[in-house]
Amino acid sequence: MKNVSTQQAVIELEGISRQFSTQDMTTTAVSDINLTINAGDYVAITGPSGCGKSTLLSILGLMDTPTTGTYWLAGQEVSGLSNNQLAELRNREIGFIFQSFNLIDELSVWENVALPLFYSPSKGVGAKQAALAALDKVEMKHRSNHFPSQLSGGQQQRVAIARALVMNPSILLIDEPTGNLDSHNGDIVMEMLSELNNAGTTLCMVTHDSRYANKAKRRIDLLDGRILGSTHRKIA
Ligand SMILES: Nc1ncnc2c1ncn2[C@@H]1O[C@H](COP(=O)(O)OP(=O)(O)OP(=O)(O)O)[C@@H](O)[C@H]1O
Repeated sequence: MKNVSTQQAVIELEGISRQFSTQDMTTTAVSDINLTINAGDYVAITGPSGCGKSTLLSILGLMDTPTTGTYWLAGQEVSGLSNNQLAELRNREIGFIFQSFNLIDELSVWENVALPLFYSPSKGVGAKQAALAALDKVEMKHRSNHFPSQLSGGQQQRVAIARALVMNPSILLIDEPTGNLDSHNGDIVMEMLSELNNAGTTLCMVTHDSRYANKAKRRIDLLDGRILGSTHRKIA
């Protein structure tokens, strides 16, 4: 574990690089990334196609391993952990939200949200109550017995956000949350994310959309795999 001075850091990256090598070519997807995300932060990682956003998010989500550098998640240095330990850490600390909502059509809204709890140590005890509480946070409790096909795209994404929240993770990693939504529903989902952050949820979002990146408290601009700059949003 890291020392106490970094207690508030949910994510810390030091000198993270990721290269992809084939026999005759090496591509550097991200290079020398240093980044700290503290509890309560709302960070947007943005930049043009191919700048390394997905690679960085995969590393943050423990789905890919950096070639060099050190990553601490919730104070735990992740290199050297077994696949089982990584899965356990991921389930405990991270909630994922993707562009596609990935809801299961055959399950009701609350069952979709409750599903991660059946794979957790609690084995589903208290799952319905927890699912309804998470749905309440995204103003979808009134649709708990509906099925995904009966919801709008924006509502489905809000259910997916509730599913990401239900395990009470340290951070939500969000990949292009409005990619499958029209601008009206996209705006509603972005508003919901801001409200969750105002209520204390830590967010890290990847988006190529500058307008949405500017909704975050801190915007990290990537170019050619490197951090070009970091901007803090001025709070009016
Ligand atoms: N598995 C891989 N093998 C080789 N090169 C890869 C691999 N994955 C990514 N890259 C390269 O790394 C760079 C960064 O890719 P990445 O997908 O992270 O960018 P991105 O910013 O997410 O792009 P987009 O917005 O288009 O999804 C690109 O040049 C890409 O071609």
